[in-house]
Amino acid sequence: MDSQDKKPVMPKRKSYKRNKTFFAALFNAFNGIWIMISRERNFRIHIVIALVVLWVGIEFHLSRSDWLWVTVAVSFAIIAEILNTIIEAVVDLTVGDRYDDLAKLAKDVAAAGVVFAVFVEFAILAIILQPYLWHWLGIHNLFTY
Ligand SMILES: Nc1ncnc2c1ncn2[C@@H]1O[C@H](COP(=O)(O)OP(=O)(O)OP(=O)(O)O)[C@@H](O)[C@H]1O
Repeated sequence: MDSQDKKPVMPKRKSYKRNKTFFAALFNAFNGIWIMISRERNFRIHIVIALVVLWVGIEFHLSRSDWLWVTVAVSFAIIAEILNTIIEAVVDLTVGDRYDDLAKLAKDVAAAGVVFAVFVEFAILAIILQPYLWHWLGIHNLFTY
């Protein structure tokens, strides 16, 4: 047996280069968005909700300040989903397949954050959109603009 045979067989590891330019960092950030779209079903649901809200907002001719609230509401849920994915990845990186109470806590609390964010999103959307909805339906609304 020569010395070559004694070397442990290591799996070939991928390497990465640090971002050297602003555009390299931006490219990787867009790659992050693509990862969310291609891998995370729940993220795609948030994007569909955002597109529906965009369409409804255009149809209802929302005022500028209402667009602001709608944008905050939708972004809030999307950012919560991104943070949830980051936490899941970090937990999996740390514990792998092993059961761990803290891993469960981190993942469940991160998921609770998303549920809370979606609740806030829908509450804001309901508050902002309801007068437009009554107007669109031709119903005299109980609330004012
Ligand atoms: N290492 C672990 N130890 C203990 N419990 C875990 C562990 N990993 C996951 N869990 C539990 O299993 C659930 C599902 O975990 P999983 O990693 O599949 O999340 P997920 O379903 O991908 O989340 P999401 O639907 O937000 O993408 C978690 O919410 C958590 O309660």
